[in-house]
Amino acid sequence: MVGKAAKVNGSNDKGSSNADGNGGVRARQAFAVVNSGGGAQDPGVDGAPASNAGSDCGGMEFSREDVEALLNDRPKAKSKFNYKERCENMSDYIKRLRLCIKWFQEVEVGYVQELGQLRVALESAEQRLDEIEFSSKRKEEELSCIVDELSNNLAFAQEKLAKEEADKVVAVDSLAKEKEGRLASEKALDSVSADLAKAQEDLSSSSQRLATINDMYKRLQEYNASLQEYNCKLQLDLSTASENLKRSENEKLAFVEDLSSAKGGYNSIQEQFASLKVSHDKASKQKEVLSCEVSRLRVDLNKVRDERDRHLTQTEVLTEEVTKYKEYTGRSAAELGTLMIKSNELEAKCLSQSEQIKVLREKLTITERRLKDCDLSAMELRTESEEQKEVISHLQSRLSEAEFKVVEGEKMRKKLHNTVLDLKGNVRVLCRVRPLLPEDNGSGGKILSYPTSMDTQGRGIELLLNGQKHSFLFDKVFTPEASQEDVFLEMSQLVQSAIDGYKVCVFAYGQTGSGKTYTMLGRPGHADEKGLIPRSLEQIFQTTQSLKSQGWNYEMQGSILEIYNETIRDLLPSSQLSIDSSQTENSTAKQHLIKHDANGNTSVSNLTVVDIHSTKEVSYLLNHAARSRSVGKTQMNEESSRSHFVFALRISGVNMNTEQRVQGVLNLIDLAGSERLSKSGSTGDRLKETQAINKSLSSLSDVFFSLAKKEDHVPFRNSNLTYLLQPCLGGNAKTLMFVNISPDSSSIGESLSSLRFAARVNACEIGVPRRQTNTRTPDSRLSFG
Ligand SMILES: Nc1ncnc2c1ncn2[C@@H]1O[C@H](COP(=O)(O)OP(=O)(O)OP(=O)(O)O)[C@@H](O)[C@H]1O
Repeated sequence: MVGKAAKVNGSNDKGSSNADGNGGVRARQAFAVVNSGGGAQDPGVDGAPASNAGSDCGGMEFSREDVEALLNDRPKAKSKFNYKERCENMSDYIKRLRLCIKWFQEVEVGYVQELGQLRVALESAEQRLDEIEFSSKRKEEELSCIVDELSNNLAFAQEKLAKEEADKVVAVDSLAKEKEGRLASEKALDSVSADLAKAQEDLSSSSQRLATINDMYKRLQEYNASLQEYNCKLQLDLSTASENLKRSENEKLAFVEDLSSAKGGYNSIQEQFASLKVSHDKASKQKEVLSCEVSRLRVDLNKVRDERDRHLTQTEVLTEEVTKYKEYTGRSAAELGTLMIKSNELEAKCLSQSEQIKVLREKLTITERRLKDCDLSAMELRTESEEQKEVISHLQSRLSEAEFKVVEGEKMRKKLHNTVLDLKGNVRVLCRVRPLLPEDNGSGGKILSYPTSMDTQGRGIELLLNGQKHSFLFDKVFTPEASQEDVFLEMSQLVQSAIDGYKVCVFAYGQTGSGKTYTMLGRPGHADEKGLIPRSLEQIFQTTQSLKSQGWNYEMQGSILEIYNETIRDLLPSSQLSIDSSQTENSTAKQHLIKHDANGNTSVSNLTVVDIHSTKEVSYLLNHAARSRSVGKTQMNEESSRSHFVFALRISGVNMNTEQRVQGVLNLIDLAGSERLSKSGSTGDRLKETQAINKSLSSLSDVFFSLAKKEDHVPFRNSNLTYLLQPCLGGNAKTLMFVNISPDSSSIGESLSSLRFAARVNACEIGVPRRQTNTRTPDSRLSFG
């Protein structure tokens, strides 16, 4: 192309679009111009087109702007009076204009040529345009067909779209719902996956536990086998021990019989001895009287003899005088007569005195004979008494022997009795079902049954809940027909243990109204329905009384308290004096703290401890405690069963003969009702109360379990109840738990949970190793509870 500008893309082609509005033309509007600078070249006069002779235009190129600038840039003189300068400028300007015109002409030629070419191109383009128009018409038709089709399609599509939009709305709704559902399910999935993770964790821990349990199970099986062996051995021991016990009981009976017969013989001999002594004394007295009489008679005899001798000498003197007189006959007949009379009197006197002497001699011989007899009988009595003394000493030695044997027998009995109890287990659980009462709410349907197979009879109980049977086995099960005496018989052995110096704990566990208080205290005013506490006290007083003959002297001290909401309340009057008054003292103000000393003795600060001498006193104290409890009941809790009632008795015995000492403890506890939180429907204070009860009851079972597992740490301190009874719950103590059950069908849930609790306690074997070693230090029986 002619004069194609080198600055086609430069900033100066702005104006080219104004020339023809065509980008292609704009490129062709470049001009070659002569440089018009200070030293501008001469563009040539003839002004040839730049394309033909670039030298004519000085090789310059012009754009439209350049040309416009050239036309506008008319030379101006510095002074309008300087014509020369103005002429020079004008000629220069004209030169440049000429060059420009020349260049325009050249460009015009180029344009004309180019126009021709463009016309040819235009024609061909028009042809092509026609062709294109034709084809475009065709295409238009085709397109209109297509458009029709498309509009049809569009209508159809719009319909479809409308439908789809409706569907979409529905789908959006369902999507939203689905989203919600998905979110919920995602949440659920999250929780499920969390649960799953937890479950997997649980699973792994449970499988670990399972493994350890399996391991433990194996070990337990082994232990069980060894226990069974040991049990067989123990059973053998038990049977031999029972035989020994029977034998020693028989021996004891024989001893007691021997002793009583020996005592009888001894008494009759004593009586005989006493009567002999009396007759001996009588005979001695008689002998003394006779001796006195003999000596008196002897004195008399001597007197009479002296008199007789005097009379004889007098008679001799007189006879001599008579012979002298006869010889010397110088005396008168009168004198002779008087002398004769005198001599006759004297002779008569002498005769009577001789007779008197005779009589006295006879008397003397009789008295001497009687004295001899007396001496003989005294001798006999003496020998008899010696014999009796020998018999008595023999009997006394036999008596002391028999008494020693009785003491030994008693010791043996105690040992065997406690061995038998040890073999039964230190924690025993007895179940008692009370009769159905008129005030019971349930339908009264039969929910409890008692299996009758050989090995479960009297020990098994079955509870039917939702068609499922739950079976339990205890040391003994008392049916509703069992009397208070039947129940006490089973417990009386433990009372004997307390007298023998053991620590004994008896609990009554169960829900409210299941018969705990009835079992412990009985029905007031009905002698044949007395409970375990009065019956135990009666047995203790009877036994300690009968043991007095063996030298035993017992003293008893009692205290009664209740634990409500973990607080201890004294239920006895604080001074002995106030026992006799009917006033009830409010002891709630006092603080009672439990203390254990280094010797294992337990005391409760500010607690009243009363000396007990009779069952009457006990019933008075129990009545007082019931009154205090009911005072507390109105102040603090509506139901008595919301607190634990603890009757504690210390039994101290000393044997004067053997100097043996024993100190036993008997704790009888009526526990608070074991209702679950859900059943009690508690809120506020009641909730606190129920939680305190549940805490202390679960602490009690925790203590049993950890004792059974022989753990180093037993959680006695977790509740006041277990802390108070700490010394009475260990391996050396004996524990009996009554689980009281109501047969009412409305209490079935509570009954099941009570039975489960009791079954767990029953599974605890506390003190088995001690039985294995079979050793017991005497000290273990001496500490207070
Ligand atoms: N074996 C039984 N024979 C006859 N009556 C019984 C027997 N056991 C309990 N009862 C009666 O059932 C009722 C509830 O008994 P009791 O008061 O002893 O229950 P509890 O468990 O001590 O209740 P709470 O905890 O409320 O004191 C009482 O009327 C009682 O006389």
